[in-house]
Amino acid sequence: MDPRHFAYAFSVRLHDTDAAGRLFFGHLFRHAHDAYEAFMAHVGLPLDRLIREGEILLPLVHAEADYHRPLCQGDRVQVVLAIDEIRARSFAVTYRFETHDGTLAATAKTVHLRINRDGSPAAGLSDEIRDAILPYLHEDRPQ
Ligand SMILES: CC(C)(COP(=O)(O)OP(=O)(O)OC[C@H]1O[C@@H](n2cnc3c(N)ncnc32)[C@H](O)[C@@H]1OP(=O)(O)O)[C@@H](O)C(=O)NCCC(=O)NCCSC(=O)c1cc(O)c2ccccc2c1O
Repeated sequence: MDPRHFAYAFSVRLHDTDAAGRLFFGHLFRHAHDAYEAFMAHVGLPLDRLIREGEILLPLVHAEADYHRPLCQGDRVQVVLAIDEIRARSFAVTYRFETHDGTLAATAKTVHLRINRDGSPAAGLSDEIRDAILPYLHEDRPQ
């Protein structure tokens, strides 16, 4: 595993699937955000603390996904997460959803903007955020 990647594993549950037996498209974002939460905790920025303290709020301003192969109940999935871009006050995260045999099932990307308590965009990301995510900046997108 590339040290600039963070891995998160989950199994597709029955309630993740639609009437056709596939992971419903919207649920991909739930799993992407679960991976993101685990990543943020791993780099010392657990979302529960950020939200409780209220100083660092990072809502999503963009989310996208591509679906290459169906994921079905019981599939073991590894989400490979990397930081795609760090801007003045936002950063982009990419996610690669792989099955146990390495098949690429889906990719996703989210953009997180730092905002102030009043909801306005912050002047910039803090050094704490920048230092925590910089080791995972990967210019070759995992897609
Ligand atoms: C967030 C907003 C208040 C920003 O509004 P505003 O119009 O003032 O923004 P700007 O146009 O000036 O852009 C600022 C900045 O953002 C970049 N940006 C904006 N849109 C996009 C986009 N679609 N794609 C990419 N980038 C975008 C823009 O380029 C600028 O960046 P620069 O680097 O160039 O300066 C307003 O947009 C707003 O309120 N939006 C709604 C947000 C929302 O409701 N999101 C969905 C739910 S939030 C959520 O899921 C969530 C997840 C978390 O993980 C959290 C973690 C911690 C706390 C809270 C979380 C959270 O709420």
